[in-house]
Amino acid sequence: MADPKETKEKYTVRRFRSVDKENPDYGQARDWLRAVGFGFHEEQRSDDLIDKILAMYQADNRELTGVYVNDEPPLHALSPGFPVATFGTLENKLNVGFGQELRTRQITAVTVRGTHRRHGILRGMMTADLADARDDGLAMAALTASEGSIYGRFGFGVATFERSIKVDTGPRFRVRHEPVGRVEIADPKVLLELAPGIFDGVHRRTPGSIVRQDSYRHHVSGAMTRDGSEDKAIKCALHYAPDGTIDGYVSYKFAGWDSKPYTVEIVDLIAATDSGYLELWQFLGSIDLVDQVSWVDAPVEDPLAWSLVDGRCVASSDYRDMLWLRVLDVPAALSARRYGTDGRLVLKIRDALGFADGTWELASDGSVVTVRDASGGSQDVRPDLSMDVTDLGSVYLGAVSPVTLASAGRIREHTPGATVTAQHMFAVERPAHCLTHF
Ligand SMILES: CC(=O)SCCNC(=O)CCNC(=O)[C@H](O)C(C)(C)COP(=O)(O)OP(=O)(O)OC[C@H]1O[C@@H](n2cnc3c(N)ncnc32)[C@H](O)[C@@H]1OP(=O)(O)O
Repeated sequence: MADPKETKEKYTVRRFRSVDKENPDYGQARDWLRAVGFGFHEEQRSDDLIDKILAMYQADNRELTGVYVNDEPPLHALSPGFPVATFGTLENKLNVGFGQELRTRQITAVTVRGTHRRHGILRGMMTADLADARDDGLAMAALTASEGSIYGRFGFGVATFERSIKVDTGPRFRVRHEPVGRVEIADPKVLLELAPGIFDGVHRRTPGSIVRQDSYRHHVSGAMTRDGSEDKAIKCALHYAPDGTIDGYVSYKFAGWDSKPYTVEIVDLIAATDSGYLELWQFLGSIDLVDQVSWVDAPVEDPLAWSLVDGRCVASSDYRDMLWLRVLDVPAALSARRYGTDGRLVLKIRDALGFADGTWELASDGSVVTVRDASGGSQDVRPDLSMDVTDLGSVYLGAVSPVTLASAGRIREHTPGATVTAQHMFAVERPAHCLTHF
């Protein structure tokens, strides 16, 4: 299974796009989606839901990879048209700080049927796809991981984090902020149209943000739940800037009268300004008959607690890794960034898959960034730091400190002070946070 385009003795690999019902390849896309559902232990999806998901996949321009057995399966077993492994990709822009963006390969929907696991199918799909992404001129790949032990071996490092919070919105809840805009309730369906534009403003100011896939506007507006039905419990409030522009929203649900303390659950909360964010929280804290607001996908660095008279209103749990990054092209990835401070570093990068392997000189001088291959040649360039490509992915957005990775024995410092220099250089203007699950 070295290359998905190859047909080997046991498996055939096919790559295709999502299509609609009229297309002769519809069955292939439908069965691929069913296999993904099977891999993630989901209930069988109805035909109607499959069509809706395939339509969203078309909007995302996703590429779908399926691995198929060549042998005829025994009687009653799943037909050979049903893939034993799936792998989905799409391409979107990643905000890499200071207003810069980088085209990034997103990898998702990775499943291998239990009866075919540990035969190297994932390794084959992943190594071939990363090579394809690199051939397509992409310098970065990204994913979110179901388990922490799978993707390091392919060069992915944890780059952003998230957590869950429960906020006591009783009498203690007071946000120290004088509103400048206003919050109004809206029919949640308006988010079908408004959400992508509002997200765009948030994305532009948030390092670590990746442009959202089409499904987001359907979910946050309540137009479609995971089982395809309409979510009639969803409510929505919009934030208006002083000039009337809509620059933020919260979509939320009441958890029900049986769940105590009475709770509002945030489905999505985004704001393109600091004041908009705090004003949406002021709105959430003002909802009558509610004692608590919960948010499963909250940012780790959150101004909310600091704006409260009593920061202990925020109880946080389930701190976890979120976005994993994989550098495919060191000069392109490093020169796509602007740096927190001027400086020069020579980085020796190990990469078991070869893409990033080498010694690289990074220099930032004002807005001019240069990255050059410092390995080989007549000049013997001593590295300041050496690290695995996973660690480069981790420090890339400034959310993981090179000093911490050196303490963990992951990064080696050859020039005293180089880890601190790296920490300052890789810093970004706002805490990195990825608001997109994919
Ligand atoms: C980006 C995403 O979509 S995240 C979702 C990932 N998918 C899931 O969690 C669904 C359930 N799990 C699965 O479908 C499969 O078990 C997969 C996809 C995780 C692994 O597929 P396989 O084909 O069995 O993996 P493969 O045989 O290629 O193994 C490749 C390497 O990863 C290792 N590996 C595979 N799965 C795991 C795991 N869950 N934990 C630790 N190591 C693992 C293997 O030991 C092997 O190591 P090596 O090559 O360094 O010796």
